[in-house]
Amino acid sequence: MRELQRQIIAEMGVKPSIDPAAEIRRRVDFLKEYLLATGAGGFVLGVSGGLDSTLAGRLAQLAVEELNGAGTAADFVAVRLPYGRQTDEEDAQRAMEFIAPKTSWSYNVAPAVDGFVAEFAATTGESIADFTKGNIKARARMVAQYALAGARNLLVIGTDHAAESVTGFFTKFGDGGADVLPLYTLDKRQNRALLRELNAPARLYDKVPTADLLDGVPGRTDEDELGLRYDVIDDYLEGKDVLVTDAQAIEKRYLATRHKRTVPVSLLDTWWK
Ligand SMILES: Nc1ncnc2c1ncn2[C@@H]1O[C@H](COP(=O)(O)OP(=O)(O)OC[C@H]2O[C@@H]([n+]3cccc(C(=O)O)c3)[C@H](O)[C@@H]2O)[C@@H](O)[C@H]1O
Ligand SMILES: Nc1ncnc2c1ncn2[C@@H]1O[C@H](COP(=O)(O)OP(=O)(O)OP(=O)(O)O)[C@@H](O)[C@H]1O
Ligand SMILES: [Mg+2]
Repeated sequence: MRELQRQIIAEMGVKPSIDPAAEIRRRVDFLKEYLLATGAGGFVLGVSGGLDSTLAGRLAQLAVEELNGAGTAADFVAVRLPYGRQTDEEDAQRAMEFIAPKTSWSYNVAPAVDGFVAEFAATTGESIADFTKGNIKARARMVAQYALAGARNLLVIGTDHAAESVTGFFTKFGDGGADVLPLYTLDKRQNRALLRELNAPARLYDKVPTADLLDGVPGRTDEDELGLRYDVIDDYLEGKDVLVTDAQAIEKRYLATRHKRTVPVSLLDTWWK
């Protein structure tokens, strides 16, 4: 195995193979234990209709149900955060049905995002690039989740996992801004395996991953943007041999996005040198 590959696998905590039922138990227990340790009143999570938030949402709901069953008050707020009307809204509704959250809300981020975009143009005299606007959508979702968390004493669940973390494929302080990460250490196919174990509809765990941040290309697939297939990223994270060009592409992304996986750089840091 490549030396950097070994280091990355250790940093991300990925196992070459998993027992899905045991991983579900471990993550539900983690959510329960952490909530009890903080004294917070529950969790909030944006549910997109994609597979990561479907899985994280179901784990959170199971944790809250178990806590409630043991006599501890706790809530789970699953929140739809569309930018206007999203093209795969039907999948988002199916995800909500599967998660069966204690509380569900819908919070349209379009007025906030459009306000930022209008002020950007007024400030700079330029119209914003679709890509930059996409990151505003992800950050507006973060702000909405923290507004709900602040109002209800909740913790914000993030869906970061090994295949997104290694590639830095998330918006810094957007979907990367969260309090607790129940999917951490899993690669993409392992996320899928947990959802299957939880008896999710196949349509939800077979769904093609999309950040869905662009006005111009709704539903653009992650793999198209990354130029890498998740199967290859997952193989790499499970310690398998992949094409040298693919390994180099993953490592290039890993090294270029280290700043996203740390607190902001100060003059005491040396990791970037
Ligand atoms: N070396 C460095 N040290 C410290 N900070 C550094 C830096 N380089 C850039 N930065 C900062 O980071 C910023 C760039 O990072 P960021 O704003 O995140 O932007 P960026 O990484 O360029 O874009 C986010 C990527 O994540 C993808 N994404 C986002 C959200 C969800 C999902 C999904 O899978 O669903 C995917 C999205 O499609 C896009 O490819 C720069 O503007 C700069 O402020
Ligand atoms: N339209 C949306 N409504 C609510 N939450 C959203 C929306 N888009 C993104 N999010 C939040 O941002 C997170 C990051 O998006 P990401 O696309 O990585 O995950 P996903 O959509 O759940 O799964 P997948 O990666 O398979 O598409 C989501 O897990 C979800 O919490
Ligand atoms: Mg998605």
